Amino acid sequence: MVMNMAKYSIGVDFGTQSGRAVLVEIGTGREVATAVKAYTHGVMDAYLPDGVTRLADDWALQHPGDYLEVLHETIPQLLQAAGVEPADVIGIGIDFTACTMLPIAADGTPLCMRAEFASHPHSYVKLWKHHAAQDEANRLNDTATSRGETFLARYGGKISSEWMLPKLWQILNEAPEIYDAADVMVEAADWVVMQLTGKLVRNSCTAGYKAIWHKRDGYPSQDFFRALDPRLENVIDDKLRGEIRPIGTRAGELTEVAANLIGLRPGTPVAVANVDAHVSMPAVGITEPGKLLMIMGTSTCHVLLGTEERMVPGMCGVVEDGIIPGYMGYEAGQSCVGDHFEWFIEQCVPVNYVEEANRQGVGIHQLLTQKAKALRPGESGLLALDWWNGNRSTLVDADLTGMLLGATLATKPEEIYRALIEATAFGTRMIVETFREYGVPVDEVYACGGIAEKNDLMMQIYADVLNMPIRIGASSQTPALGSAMFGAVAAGKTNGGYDSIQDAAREMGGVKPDAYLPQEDAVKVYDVLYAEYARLYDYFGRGENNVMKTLKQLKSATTKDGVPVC
Ligand SMILES: Nc1ncnc2c1ncn2[C@@H]1O[C@H](COP(=O)(O)OP(=O)(O)O)[C@@H](O)[C@H]1O
Ligand SMILES: O=C(CO)[C@@H](O)[C@@H](O)COP(=O)(O)O
Repeated sequence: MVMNMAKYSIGVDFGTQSGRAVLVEIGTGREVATAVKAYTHGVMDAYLPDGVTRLADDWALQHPGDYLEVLHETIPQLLQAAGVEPADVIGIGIDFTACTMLPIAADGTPLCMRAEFASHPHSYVKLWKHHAAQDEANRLNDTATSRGETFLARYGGKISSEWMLPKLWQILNEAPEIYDAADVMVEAADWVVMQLTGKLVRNSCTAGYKAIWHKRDGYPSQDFFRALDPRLENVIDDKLRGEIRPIGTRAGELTEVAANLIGLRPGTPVAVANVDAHVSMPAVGITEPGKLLMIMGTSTCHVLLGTEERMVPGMCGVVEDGIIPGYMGYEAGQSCVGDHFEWFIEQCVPVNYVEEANRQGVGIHQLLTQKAKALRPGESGLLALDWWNGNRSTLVDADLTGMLLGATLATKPEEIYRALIEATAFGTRMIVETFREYGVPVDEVYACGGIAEKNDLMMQIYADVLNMPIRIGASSQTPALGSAMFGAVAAGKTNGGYDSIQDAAREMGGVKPDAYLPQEDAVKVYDVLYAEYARLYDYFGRGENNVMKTLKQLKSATTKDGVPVC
């Protein structure tokens, strides 16, 4: 009888709309089985699950029960589909969107799961794209600037409203009863690991990028927090306490209860959690500086390694060991990429296009992409700013909004669709040029994530706009593969895994054989369009014309929770 000696690791990627799990063979990186579970409650941006509690503009919540469903459903499916025994799974790792945070009770129960708080918006998970803490972010940035806090430079000069402290402070300001009832506030990533291991272990990646924690300096001082708000003086001990462990280490082992629920063996090593973007880098095989990776889905994150700590305006952050141990990890991003196109297909596509897509048996994205492919660069006469969900990098301003220029009575949906794609590509070029200008080399570009897989036109446009080849990660589930690799590192070599993420990347990460190459004619036209984009970017984004903010203020003065005020 031939014995199957293969060993496996499981990675689970908790995205914006769904959780994706993969079972990966150690050594080869072969993805033996994949399972996807859409979140039952999706993204809650209008109502709570009670169906009556309305959410204000800029809110985006999730239900933590959905994360447990992902684990309970996908992991047994993986084992069954692959015919793999739980004993052959040597480790498990997870990654998450971030900062996606929630208040929990001392026993780990999310406050939204307690009956008395079920109709309280602040008791739920605040998703990364919850942008309603912009006031708190502005005040935090003003205080930090006036006090000359050195941490600001490591975050490109501004702390984003998407991150932990503005969100936590919003809870304190608007719902002190929830703030008080919370034992601690945690990243959803760490909460899921806690469900698996029974222990709260905070990961150094989210602490570093999203909660202003530094490997040597720790969190900002008590003085700073007191200056922000006297009630926050002890916020770290009160609400953010807990051991912070480096990525690439073990958080603990599966408890008996968790193991029974997900069909694995108790004692299986569980990796310290990671962020969906950062975890993808080794999965594409990148472990050295100069190679920018774009993780393209609902949003885009740009991650890059460097050897020195450079202060780059408007980047999300530079964190030592934040992505790969031994390097400075840089992150930048665009908060609206796939969401941009989703908005367009949901709100702006005429019925005859829907009928045509149905006749062809394709989705709207495919139909629009097909039609947009027939256009040459510049042919639409359109130019857009990609700020439909604010600007994450390089302006770090959630109050900026979208813009389309050049529309006429002849403008067609596919032209707008293409202009939106081009706008996101220009936004990426702005990020790349800013990195270079401030001394962080970008020599090669890679992409992964849902969009890199699904939209070849988009990838070609990015290659043309950047005038650089773009290589695509080999896996269709790159973050989940990265998490599985960290699971194998948590297991360690003696248990059949790896002793470092670099070792795992060498054997399990990689790219597809073909790259998207820039086309000379398109590059020339996009250089002209990009110059115009950059002028509009400064004009609308750096205070010369604050019309976007004026419009937003008028809107909020005439509506309350999205409802017109008579
Ligand atoms: N063919 C396509 N072209 C462009 N965008 C797409 C396409 N198909 C899906 N999208 C967008 O991709 C996003 C989902 O990306 P994905 O990477 O799958 O998930 P997540 O953001 O949860 O990690 C959605 O915003 C969706 O509108
Ligand atoms: O902000 C980060 C990572 O820092 C992401 O988690 C966030 O943009 C969400 O990513 P997705 O668009 O869901 O892939």
